[in-house]
Amino acid sequence: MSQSLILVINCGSSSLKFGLFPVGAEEPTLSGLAECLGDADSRVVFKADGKKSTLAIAGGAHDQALEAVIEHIRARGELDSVVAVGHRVVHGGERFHASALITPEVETAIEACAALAPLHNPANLLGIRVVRACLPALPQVAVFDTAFHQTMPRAAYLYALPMKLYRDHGVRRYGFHGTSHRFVAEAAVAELGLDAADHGIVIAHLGNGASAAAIKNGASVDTTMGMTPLEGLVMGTRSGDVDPGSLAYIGEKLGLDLAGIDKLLNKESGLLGLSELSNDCRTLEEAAAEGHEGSIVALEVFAHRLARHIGGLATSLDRLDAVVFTGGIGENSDKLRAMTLAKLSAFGIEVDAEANARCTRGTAGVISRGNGPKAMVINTNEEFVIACDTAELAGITG
Ligand SMILES: Nc1ncnc2c1ncn2[C@@H]1O[C@H](COP(=O)(O)OP(=O)(O)O)[C@@H](O)[C@H]1O
Ligand SMILES: CC(=O)OP(=O)(O)O
Ligand SMILES: [Mg+2]
Repeated sequence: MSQSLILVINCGSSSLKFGLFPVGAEEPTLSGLAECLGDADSRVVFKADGKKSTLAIAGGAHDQALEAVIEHIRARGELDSVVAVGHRVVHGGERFHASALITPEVETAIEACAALAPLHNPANLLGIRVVRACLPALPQVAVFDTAFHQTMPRAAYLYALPMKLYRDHGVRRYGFHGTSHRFVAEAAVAELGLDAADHGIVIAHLGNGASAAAIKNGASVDTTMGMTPLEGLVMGTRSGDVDPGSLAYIGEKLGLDLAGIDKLLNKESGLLGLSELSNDCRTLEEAAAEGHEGSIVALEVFAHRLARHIGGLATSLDRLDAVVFTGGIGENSDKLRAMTLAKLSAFGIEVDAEANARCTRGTAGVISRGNGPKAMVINTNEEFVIACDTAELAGITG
């Protein structure tokens, strides 16, 4: 019998990422990405053994992409080795404090949270349903972005809105990227030799979506994202924090209804909106180096907001041992890390410029010197966490 495999699925709002993990392995033997924009000539890009191949998907939506992924695994002769499927589910509300084996009751609960994450949960549910239709015998597990942040105290998770909104409608801060924050927090404690029961860390997960979290003794005690993944830091196309008082004014000036404002804040803002060029940090760094003013401003605002939030999050800790950068931008952009850390000198953090410049494209490690809090880069691995939780909850030992 060949080695048991766990299929990890991350159905995002407009893309599908997957990985096929031998039980216990940190890296997938097969992975891929599909843009699910619904146009006829979308592609799934597969990566195996360092080689890339692409496959057209008719219709280019999540369900076609996922069926194409399953067919591709079948064609490789590996489908019979897949023993369980793990899904990233973005919103688990207050119901889920940990990952869960998917039962009809759990699925109903995920559906109930869809109103809180309308861009993410419906795609996550579609993934679960397509897998059930194609592979009905396999156990499926949901790994929630929100679960790790359920340890936040009420002072951190409540908005100063009428309490009735929380009681009757679940309006509160939930936080996201918990799977990444959980993995990176454990790795930081191990790599820095911190006491598992006595530490304080701030993690900045900077990808297309971005959030920072304060971790005290292994638990999340505050984070920058809120009821939805829009609050907090500047992101690729999301605004992060905006004065709620400005929204009626913007709506009136631009003739936008609430759906229009939602689109403006989620899709047209952030690095893209500020730079008027791109949501991609690499493109902005190249343009900034050539003097493109919009890109320079976008990076400045990104670093300012990030440093300000890191400082704020530190107030939930007894002590700041480390600031950790992760995600595509956090792991690769020495420029944004340097710009951010330069604003945190009040905390006694001293950047080691050479070590910072070395950390890119897979190289990670400590990027500070001196006796102050450490700054460091850790490569996140959300898919590995999903594979581990899936194996555990499905009772698979390897
Ligand atoms: N070498 C690099 N330098 C600067 N930014 C980078 C580099 N490589 C990737 N990025 C940035 O990382 C971001 C994507 O992060 P990632 O974590 O992959 O996103 P997602 O949230 O989709 O998982 C993009 O803004 C991209 O430009
Ligand atoms: C919750 C969230 O923002 O996720 P992503 O970074 O994948 O968009
Ligand atoms: Mg990511």
